[in-house]
Amino acid sequence: MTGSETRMHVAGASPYDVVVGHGVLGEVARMIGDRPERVAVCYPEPLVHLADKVIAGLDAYDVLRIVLPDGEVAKTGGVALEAWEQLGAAGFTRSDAVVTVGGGATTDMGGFIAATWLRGVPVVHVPTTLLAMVDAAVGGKTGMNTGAGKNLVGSFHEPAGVVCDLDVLGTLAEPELIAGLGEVVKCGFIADPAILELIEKNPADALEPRSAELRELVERAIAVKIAVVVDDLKETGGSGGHPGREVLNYGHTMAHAIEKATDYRIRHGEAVALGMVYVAELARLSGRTDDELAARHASALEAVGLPTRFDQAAFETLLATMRVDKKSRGSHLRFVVLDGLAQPAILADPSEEHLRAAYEHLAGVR
Ligand SMILES: NC(=O)c1ccc[n+]([C@@H]2O[C@H](COP(=O)([O-])OP(=O)(O)OC[C@H]3O[C@@H](n4cnc5c(N)ncnc54)[C@H](O)[C@@H]3O)[C@@H](O)[C@H]2O)c1
Ligand SMILES: O=C(O)C(=O)C[C@@H](O)[C@H](O)[C@H](O)COP(=O)(O)O
Ligand SMILES: [Zn+2]
Repeated sequence: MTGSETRMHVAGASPYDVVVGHGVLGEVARMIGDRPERVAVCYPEPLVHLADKVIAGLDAYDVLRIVLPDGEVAKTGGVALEAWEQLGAAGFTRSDAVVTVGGGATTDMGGFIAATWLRGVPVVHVPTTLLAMVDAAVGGKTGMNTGAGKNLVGSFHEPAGVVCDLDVLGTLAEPELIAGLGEVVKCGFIADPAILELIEKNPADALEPRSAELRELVERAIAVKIAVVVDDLKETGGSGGHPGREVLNYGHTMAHAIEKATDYRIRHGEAVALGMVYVAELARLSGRTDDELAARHASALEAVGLPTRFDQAAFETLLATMRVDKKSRGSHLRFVVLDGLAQPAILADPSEEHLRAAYEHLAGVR
């Protein structure tokens, strides 16, 4: 689908817009505005052609290119240090700005660089994967990994704007598109069942970058994310009895443990799919999710080619990583579960028997 752009507003102390459409890269300069003199564009080398397109619209600024490693390996302290040295050498001031062009690893790392340089300079995200459009670029979470696990260092730093040009998805490899659907399906389960209905009715169109269905899925998933972060930006708890931003972590407790156990060889969106199958079974065993809703997880995910079985790590290894998840409090493990479709809640301290049995289900041995 082509046609007009969709502008979604993120209200709050630092409001901004998320623009979705075809051929909308011209929005980047408008979002940067006329205050900055210098703009640092962060991107991984394989996406230089996309970075060049963005830079072509930035002739009003002195552009500094910061080339990051591609993928998850960008999210380290060493990479941050190198980028800070580049910004320092270029004399970057508080009125200058950062632009990220890439997938979620790039928006997380570029966002972190912007959040920490001079304690925070403006950043505009240009997400180029489905996953980064529907999730990573929106909401201000930035971060990097440490030896102990995923995203353990970071900050909340809201962007000045987000530009989702659906045209760029044309070059994205299908496995990456599928991985992005993991986060889209997550939004369906936690808040917007229409997402699940669209995918279940026509999974083939969800995998078609130019389809009207994919655009609708993108916009619906972004709307879910915006509603959550506007209510609870810093994950301190939602209003009106809603658990708050933690709901966006549905499936992520096990997902992050799987990513670490596989040395990040599995894509984040695939790990989220596996993590949702795991937590749906954990919630079923704990009497929170009914059989039908639990089974719907695997069927919806399999419809678009996402994995639903994982047995490549020892349960004890995964459990040890889950214990340092950010939702844990002291020795108390906490999971986001569903009490019903689109009814997220917290499950605290599940029994070790249930934790293990849910992994046996994920591994296909039970
Ligand atoms: N901050 C948040 O709220 C948030 C939310 C979800 C995920 N994340 C993070 O996002 C990361 C995963 O992001 P991802 O799935 O985008 O992976 P990624 O950033 O590693 O990108 C995947 C691959 O796609 C390539 N690519 C990107 N755009 C392309 C395009 N248009 N055409 C061709 N190739 C392209 C990249 O070069 C890379 O090799 C993880 O680190 C995850 O923790 C953060
Ligand atoms: O935005 C959020 O909040 C999320 O939890 C979105 C997740 O999809 C994303 O993977 C995020 O990076 C996870 O954050 P973390 O705090 O668990 O590291
Ligand atoms: Zn995620």
